[in-house]
Amino acid sequence: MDIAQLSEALSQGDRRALARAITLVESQRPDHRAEALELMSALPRRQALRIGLTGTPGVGKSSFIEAFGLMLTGEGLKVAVLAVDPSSARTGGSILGDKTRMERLSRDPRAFIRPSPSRSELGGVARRTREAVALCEAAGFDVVLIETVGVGQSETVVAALCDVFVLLLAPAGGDELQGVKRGIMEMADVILVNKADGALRAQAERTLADYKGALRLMRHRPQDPEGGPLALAVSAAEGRGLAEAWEAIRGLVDWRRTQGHWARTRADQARHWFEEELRQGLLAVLTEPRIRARMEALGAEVAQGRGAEEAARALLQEIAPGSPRGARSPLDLPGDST
Ligand SMILES: Nc1nc2c(ncn2[C@@H]2O[C@H](COP(=O)(O)OP(=O)(O)OP(=O)(O)O)[C@@H](O)[C@H]2O)c(=O)[nH]1
Repeated sequence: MDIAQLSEALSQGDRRALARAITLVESQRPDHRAEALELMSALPRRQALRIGLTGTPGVGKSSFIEAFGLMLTGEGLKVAVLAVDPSSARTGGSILGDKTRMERLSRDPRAFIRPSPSRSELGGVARRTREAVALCEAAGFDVVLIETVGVGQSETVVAALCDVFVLLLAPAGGDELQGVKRGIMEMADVILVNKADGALRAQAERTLADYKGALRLMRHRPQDPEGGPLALAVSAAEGRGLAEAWEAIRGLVDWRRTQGHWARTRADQARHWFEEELRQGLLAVLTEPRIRARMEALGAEVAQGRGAEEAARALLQEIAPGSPRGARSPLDLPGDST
C-alpha cells in the first residue's frame, strides 16, 4: 500500500481514503501494523471536538446521533461517528452493521459513519478507536462522535479518548435512577434525558429533576464550571433541546479551553495511552515463542521448589536487563531469596 498517497488523500478529506485507513489500523497483521504506524506519523496534526456518548441499548443513541449529527452538518460542520463496542455486547456482531441505523446521516456528504469492527476485544478496541479518532481529525472532521453502549469497560475507554462525555438516558419510571452506575455518572460532563416528547415528556422532566438532584450531591470536579455537569431534556424524535445541548457542550468546551483544562486533559490522555501501549507491549513480549519456552522451563523449576519470585526476576533480567534484581522491597518476607 502506498502510505504517502493514502495520507495525502486522507488529509484532503477523502472519505474513502479515511475508510481504508481505518481498515488498515484495525488489522492485526504485523505488516499492516507497520504501515499503520507509518501512516499515523505521516498525518497532519489537526484537532476535532471529540464527543463521547454512552447509554444503555434502547435509550435512543442512534436516533440522537442522527438528529444531532444532521443539525451539526446543517451548520456546515463535518461530523464523524465511530462506535466502540466489544462485539459480544450485541447480537449480530457489528453495532452499526444494520444499514437502517442513521440512514439520513450516513447519506450526508458532510458525515462519515464507521461501524465497530465485528469481533474485537477491549484492548484492541482502545487502540483502534484512538487511531480512528486521529484519522478522522487528520481528515478534517470538526466533530468526532464516539458512541458506546456502556457495558463493561468500554465507557472508560471512551472517556479517556474524548473532550466531552455525554450520558444519554431515557425517562425512568418512579424515582429509581435507572441503575446507572455511579462511576458513569461521575464521568459524565453532560447528561441528556431523551424522549422528552408526547406522553413521555412529563416523565422525562421528572427524571431530569431526579438526576439534577443526584448531581448536586456529587463531588465538584475541577474540570467543571460552577454548577457542575449540565443536565437537559431532549427529544431526538422531535429535535427538541438539541440546539441547547450543543450550546451546553460548546460552552463547556470554551470554558475548559480558557481555564487550561482542555490542553491539560489532552496531555494527560496522551500520557495515559503511552503508558497503556507500553504495558501492552510488555505483555506481548510474554507471548513470544522464545520467552514462552523460558517460562515453561522456569515454571517447571518452580513446580519443583524454586522460588517463584526469584525465578520471575531471573526471567525479567533476561527480558529487560537492569530490571530490579536484588533490590528488596519492604514487603519481602524474611528468608525470601532474591
Ligand atoms: N418517543 C421517542 N422515542 C425515541 C426517541 N429516540 C429514540 N426513540 C425510540 O427508542 C427506540 C430506540 O432507539 P434507538 O435510536 O435505536 O436506540 P439505541 O440506544 O441506539 O438502541 P440500540 O441501537 O439498541 O443501542 C426506538 O424505538 C426509537 O424510535 C425520542 O426522542 N422520542
